[in-house]
Amino acid sequence: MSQSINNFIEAVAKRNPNEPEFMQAVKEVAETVIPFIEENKKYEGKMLLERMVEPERVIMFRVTWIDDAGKTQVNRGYRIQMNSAIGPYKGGIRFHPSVNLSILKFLAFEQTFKNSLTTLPMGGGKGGADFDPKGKSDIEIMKFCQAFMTELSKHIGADTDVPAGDIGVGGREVGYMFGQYKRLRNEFTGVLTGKGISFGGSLIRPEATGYGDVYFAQSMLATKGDSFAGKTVVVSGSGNVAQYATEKATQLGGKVVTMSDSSGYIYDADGITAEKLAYVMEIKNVNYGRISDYVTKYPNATFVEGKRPWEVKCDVALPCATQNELNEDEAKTLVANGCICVAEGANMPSTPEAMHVFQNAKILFAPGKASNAGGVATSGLEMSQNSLRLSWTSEEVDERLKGIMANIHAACVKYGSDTNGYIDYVKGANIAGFVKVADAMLAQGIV
Ligand SMILES: NC(=O)C1=CN([C@@H]2O[C@H](COP(=O)(O)OP(=O)(O)OC[C@H]3O[C@@H](n4cnc5c(N)ncnc54)[C@H](O)[C@@H]3O)[C@@H](O)[C@H]2O)C=CC1
Ligand SMILES: O=C(O)CCC(=O)C(=O)O
Repeated sequence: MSQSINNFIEAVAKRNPNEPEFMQAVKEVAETVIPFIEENKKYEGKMLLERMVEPERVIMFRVTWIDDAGKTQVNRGYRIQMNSAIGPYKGGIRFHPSVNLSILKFLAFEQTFKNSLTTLPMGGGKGGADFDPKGKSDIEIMKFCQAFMTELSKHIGADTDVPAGDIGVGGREVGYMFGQYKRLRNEFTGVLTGKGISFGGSLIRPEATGYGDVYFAQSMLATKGDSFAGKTVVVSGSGNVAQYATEKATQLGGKVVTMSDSSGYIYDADGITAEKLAYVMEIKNVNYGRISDYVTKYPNATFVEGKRPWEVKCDVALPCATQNELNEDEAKTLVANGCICVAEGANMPSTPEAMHVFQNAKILFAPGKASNAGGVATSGLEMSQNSLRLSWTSEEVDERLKGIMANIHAACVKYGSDTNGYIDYVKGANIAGFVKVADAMLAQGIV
């Protein structure tokens, strides 16, 4: 690593102690973007990356609410307003007990580059709370969402900052937060995306991240003259992204054999068909249950407790659960088992060591900021529809999503191809994402 990269990382680490996930994301970007800055005088000496790693604003707040037993509960809420150079802050809200400043800053930093890649006018943001939705009643979820929005509403707006869902926040939670915002502000605006269809949501937004991930993988496979047809696919997670990645990979002729949650994974050698996926959706979206329930209905499948699915032989891997869920040894196993393509549906699911294994093996590897950008891109389309007070059809939104994913792929190829034809999608995504934000920052002066 060059001295300038080392110096940069050391300075950021000193300023942000105890933030390992944030530093992991910063390091990955610095390693590819600093050499690009040094080769392009227009960007040199302008402190652009130094400014990008410093959030424009961090909001931390107390969230108090009363549970079903009448006991007062206290949580911590956050919103990271990372970068608004190219549009209003935009990014999801995560409710999970692991949520802390480091995780949300890494997500907001990644989001800035990802949103830039979509080519839509959206800056980077992320938020959440250390609230654990597991085991909570519907009323408790509503009370928490209302308490959270009571404070958050002071800092967001349709032209300022537009949150959406992430882990632990789906259509139900977005609906409760939207209702509370409307009550407090007495305005019906597109302040959140991922809304229900009856109150300004966009068709295809629920599907968009998973579908987009598979469209991106399809473009990657096409560079080798290949496709999903007949491929064995391993998916991790069983939430929003995993469900629709499974659906689209199956529709394109792949056979998805695993899904998982934090308790373990299910392996179904016959493939998770549309009918079986409908049962996963019932387990996860209606009953808020565990993936192990799958084997009670489909006993030919097995549940492997406490393990992740990367030991299962596959052609394509789609990590769709959470950060750092795929380590170096697991990456080696995937490569040794013949995996040819990894497209991240989650944010930063591969550790840096795992990423290097994929890159050294020269298999197709896409970082989440490129391959999972379909979700936020479709949120951008929801914002456009809200502004126009129009609703587009599923076909229209899906076509736009496909076009956006193809353009992101092309941008990665443009900035990530080496002289031997190998496409470094990490480098490509980081540089392409950087350029648009950097140009806007340069044009707007030192602000
Ligand atoms: N929902 C969206 O539109 C987008 C989501 N993402 C990312 O995709 C990933 C999944 O998010 P969603 O599907 O929306 O969330 P979700 O809440 O619907 O599902 C999360 C899934 O991850 C699993 N999970 C969570 N923590 C885990 C752990 N420690 N070990 C194993 N599994 C774990 C859960 O069991 C669940 O299956 C996250 O990294 C998120 O940031 C990225 C882009 C957009
Ligand atoms: O749709 C959005 O605004 C947020 C999506 C998101 O959180 C992500 O891309 O990680």
